[in-house]
Amino acid sequence: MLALEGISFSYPGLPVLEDVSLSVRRGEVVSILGPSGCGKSTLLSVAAGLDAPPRGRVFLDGRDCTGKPGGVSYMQQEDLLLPWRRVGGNIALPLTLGGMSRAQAHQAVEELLPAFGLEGFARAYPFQLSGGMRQRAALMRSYMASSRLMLLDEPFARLDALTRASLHQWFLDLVHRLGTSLLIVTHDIDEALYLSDRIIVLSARPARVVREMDVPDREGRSLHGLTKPDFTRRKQQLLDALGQD
Ligand SMILES: Nc1ncnc2c1ncn2[C@@H]1O[C@H](COP(=O)(O)OP(=O)(O)OP(=O)(O)O)[C@@H](O)[C@H]1O
Repeated sequence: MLALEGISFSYPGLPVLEDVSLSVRRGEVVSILGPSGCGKSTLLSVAAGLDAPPRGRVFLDGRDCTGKPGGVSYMQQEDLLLPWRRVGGNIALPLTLGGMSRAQAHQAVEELLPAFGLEGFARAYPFQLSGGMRQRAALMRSYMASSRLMLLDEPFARLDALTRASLHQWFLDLVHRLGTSLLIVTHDIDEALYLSDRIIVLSARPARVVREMDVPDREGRSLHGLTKPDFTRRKQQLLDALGQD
């Protein structure tokens, strides 16, 4: 569905990505792990078409989308809800900006609110929601922008550990039901192992792909699995790849 081929990218005087190739298949959840500042967010921005790399191409369903935004949804690290808009209005925003009537957009939002655990909260303001609910609303807004492929930059990083764990479980189930493809940037190895079908490890800047790991059986996962030997072995391998053993 998404293919990045041989992407290199620099900011003035700062090489950030070096010949990075990766793909996300239909319905697949792929996580990107890498040291702080290595270029993970830049890679998502290139994948979203917001930055055009001087070398390499981005393909979406086989079409060259390099430097062309709009084909996927992209939730950035600080992607907050607009505080002056109700939750329903925030979530409907990508639809109304795309030209849908307000009535139709709100109808579409109403229908999906239960799946995102937000039933009955369309008329609330963001400050009235818990942190976990706000994050679910932000995820739902991204889903409205593109239900096929979502690029998520550290989607759970701002949450406390307990909220994050419960959101992980919910998210795994939701992704399974909706069949969305996802490319997720995270710095949390447990999160990557818990949520993904495949994990891509990047080196320090300029980022190269240093390891790709398949993680089988996403659908049968539970939080108890996080202590199993299989999980611990993979975690050690990822730590080795990140050079943090
Ligand atoms: N617009 C920009 N102009 C110049 N340099 C930038 C810009 N955006 C990011 N950088 C630099 O590029 C490098 C990669 O940044 P990026 O945000 O992609 O890394 P990251 O791996 O997502 O970081 P983190 O783990 O801290 O979120 C960093 O050194 C950053 O300071």
